[in-house]
Amino acid sequence: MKCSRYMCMRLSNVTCSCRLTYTSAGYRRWIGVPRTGTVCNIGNRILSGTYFTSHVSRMASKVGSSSKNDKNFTLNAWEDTATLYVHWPYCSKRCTYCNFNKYINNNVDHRRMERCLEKEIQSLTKVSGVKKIGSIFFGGGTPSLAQPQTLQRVVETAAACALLPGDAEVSLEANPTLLETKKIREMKQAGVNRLSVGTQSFSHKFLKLLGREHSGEDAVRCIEEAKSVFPGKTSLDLIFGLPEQSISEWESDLKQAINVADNHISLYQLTLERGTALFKDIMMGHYVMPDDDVVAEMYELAVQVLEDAGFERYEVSNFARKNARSTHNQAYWRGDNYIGVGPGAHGRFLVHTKEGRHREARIQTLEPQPWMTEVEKYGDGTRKRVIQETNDILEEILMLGLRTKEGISNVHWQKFSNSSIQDIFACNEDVQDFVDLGLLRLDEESLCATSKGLNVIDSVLRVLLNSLHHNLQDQDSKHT
Ligand SMILES: C[S@@+](CC[C@H](N)C(=O)[O-])C[C@H]1O[C@@H](n2cnc3c(N)ncnc32)[C@H](O)[C@@H]1O
Ligand SMILES: C[S@@+](CC[C@H](N)C(=O)[O-])C[C@H]1O[C@@H](n2cnc3c(N)ncnc32)[C@H](O)[C@@H]1O
Ligand code: SF4
Repeated sequence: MKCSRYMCMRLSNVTCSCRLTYTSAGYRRWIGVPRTGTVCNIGNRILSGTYFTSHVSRMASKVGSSSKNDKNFTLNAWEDTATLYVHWPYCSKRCTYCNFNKYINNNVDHRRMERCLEKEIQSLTKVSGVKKIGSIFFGGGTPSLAQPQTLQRVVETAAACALLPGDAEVSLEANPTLLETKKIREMKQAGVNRLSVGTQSFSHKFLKLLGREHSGEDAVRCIEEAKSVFPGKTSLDLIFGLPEQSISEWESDLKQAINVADNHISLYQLTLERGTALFKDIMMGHYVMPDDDVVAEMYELAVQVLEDAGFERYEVSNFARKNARSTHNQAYWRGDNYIGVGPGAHGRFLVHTKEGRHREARIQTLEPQPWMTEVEKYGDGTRKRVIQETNDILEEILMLGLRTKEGISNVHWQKFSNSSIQDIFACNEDVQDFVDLGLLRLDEESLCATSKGLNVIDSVLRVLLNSLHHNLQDQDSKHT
């Protein structure tokens, strides 16, 4: 059960063999192209513009071709709306298990970071033509180490570049140290209205093993403070499947979480990341990981305990009650557009070209120093840009959407595809098997996992992604 915290980055499997640098405006560095064909001939066709014509017209007909001066532009048009993700890359200490994009720097140039975040928001909202920002998410790294003035500058910049509704969710992830707990009220003044507390565990033994800087008591204090400042809008992250963790120890963490939680809890199964201190410890035999059945039992126990406490599992890793679902994360899972700013931020949004618009998957330069230099020089620190074929988008929609309670609606699917969800999956033997096993439900309206299906969604997705990929390739070959 891998949590959905890793955006499925199609970028990683782009098979570009060369790094093309463009001199024409807008293409400054490497731009990847989808897997098919050699880069060079597609690269040249991109330069000559022929490639876009065929590709963009197909996309435009699917996603809507409103351009900036489109008369019937409406504020809520899908292609003109995006969420904003802001990556704060600094942490005060390296946890033993984490390989997210973070750097330990106790001498951060806050003003320079602030100016660069502001500039990159301005550049990317311009290049995307986004007219409405649906939500803002400060992630990291440890965004609670950013100064409130920086947070405020980011929110103001977003509001100056696009319409930011007054009730837009502005989330920030906070580590529950004493220092950061004291800043929660200032974060609210800066414009934050939802806080995700990186609790992980309440047990001293596991917080020490994870290399966390806070205690279980600190976490409780932080959550209580957050609930008083952001009532109904406080989330907490818990991690399970830890080395040497027993089911009863996990149950104790769950029960402590429910005693103190507000209305949202995220559960992440520990992913053992190569290159982390914990990975080395496990390889050296200092600790033993729990086996898969125990981890599966931990997850199913958590679903039961949280549902008994009134939480609804609305995504594999995310539980909410009283409608406290995360707006920002749901946008990811629907395959909506999002602009990512800051070192290592990922983005998916439509880019204007002379022929109309195409959708790109982007990653910003990982390292803070080079990222700031690039932003100061070019306006943004985009390091990777891949034009997303319709098939790439459909695979992402399947990958992320099927992890949600509602699954994928046919209406949403047909925003991107001529074929209905039924056309694609009704005659698919694997889907039929999963339906017969009570793991999936498929009808005219949607394809979704049952509660039982969500418990084993990784295995279901592996099979479905494979068959979708082949089905789309067959369709493509029929059309060419
Ligand atoms: C990347 S951290 C950023 C927020 C904040 N710095 C914190 O530590 O809570 C966000 C979440 O990612 C999760 N995470 C990080 N590394 C992970 C791993 N190897 N396996 C599972 N979850 C992980 C943690 O549970 C954490 O709450
Ligand atoms: C693991 S999720 C935790 C969300 C949290 N449980 C909540 O409900 O608000 C957040 C982490 O995922 C990563 N992340 C999310 N969106 C991202 C994006 N667009 N680009 C890069 N990293 C992203 C960041 O490391 C961020 O700290
Ligand atoms: S888990 Fe959070 S605090 Fe720990 S290293 Fe990763 S980003 Fe930093």
